[in-house]
Amino acid sequence: MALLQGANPLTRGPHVEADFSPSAPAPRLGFVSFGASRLEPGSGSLGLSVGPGERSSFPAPIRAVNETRAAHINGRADGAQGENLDQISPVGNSANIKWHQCSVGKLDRQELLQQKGCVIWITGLSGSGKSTVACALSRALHSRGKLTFVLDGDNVRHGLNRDLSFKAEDRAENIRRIGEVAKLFSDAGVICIASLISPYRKDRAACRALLPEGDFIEVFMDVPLQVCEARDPKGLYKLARSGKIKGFTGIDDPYEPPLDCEIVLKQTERDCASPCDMAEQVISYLEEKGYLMA
Ligand SMILES: Nc1ncnc2c1ncn2[C@@H]1O[C@H](COP(=O)(O)OS(=O)(=O)O)[C@@H](OP(=O)(O)O)[C@H]1O
Ligand SMILES: Nc1ncnc2c1ncn2[C@@H]1O[C@H](COP(=O)(O)OP(=O)(O)O)[C@@H](O)[C@H]1O
Repeated sequence: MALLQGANPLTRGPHVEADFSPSAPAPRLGFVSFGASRLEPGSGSLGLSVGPGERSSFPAPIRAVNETRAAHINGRADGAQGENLDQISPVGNSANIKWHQCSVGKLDRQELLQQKGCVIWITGLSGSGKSTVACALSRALHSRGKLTFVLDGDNVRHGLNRDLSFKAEDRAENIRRIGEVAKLFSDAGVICIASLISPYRKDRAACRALLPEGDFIEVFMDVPLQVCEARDPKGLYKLARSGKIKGFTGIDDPYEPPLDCEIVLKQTERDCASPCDMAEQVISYLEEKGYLMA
């Protein structure tokens, strides 16, 4: 039984010219689609919307703090959303803590690096080409003098997340931690490329909600399960089909495709762009949105 939940509306309809404006309906350019941002001022109780079908898993007070932290890091230390970070307060399970602000901020670092920090979040099935496109993108940006860092799910599970399994709550924690680390890289002014299956919409939405509007760029590797399974570079699908791995994404654990992401990189059995071409498609988006300049 294949578990691919939900439909991806970006893969339907005729091809149109690319339009990067925030109000544009998700247009398509060849095999890449650029969708509109989903953070809309005034929507939701905290002015935060995470898109249709995607709800932040953070309780509201923590989201408020995170929004305010995002405002700080962007040089708007104005206590946005009514929060006063100059006071000692409880955050999560930590009582009596206070945000410490540094005189060197994100804008200073971006000026130094001549780029804007952001998170490119690559999601898709095992074998869909996430790691390959992440590295191709990192290489292409590096050759243009842009500082990137790749957070690959497999690699992070070798260290920071080595205590986590593949059960749903551990995947959620894996994604939450990588989202927080990616946010730190973004605050550092780095173009952070996170490449992990991240199968559940609500976990991806929670990572999106950590960042200022526009800075979370979700890239969906839209590759049919049959193509991923035919590739099976690690032999894991074979093990999953034979029951030797339980809870494998797409086989007996769900994958929820994005409903409204920024970029779709589509591959089929017959049409498969090269990793370099896909990287260039992401770079076009970054250029258009101004992330490759301070
Ligand atoms: N049960 C199960 N389901 C899916 N994948 C599995 C599983 N067990 C091991 N692997 C291997 O672990 C890699 C996925 O790790 P991630 O951290 O990206 O997964 S997740 O985001 O927490 O779902 C994934 O790597 P990629 O193939 O690069 O995606 C697999 O090689
Ligand atoms: N654009 C592509 N065209 C053809 N094969 C690809 C492409 N991207 C990746 N692959 C191949 O697919 C397999 C899985 O790629 P990988 O990047 O490891 O996927 P993931 O990180 O999603 O598991 C590898 O054997 C890789 O060489």
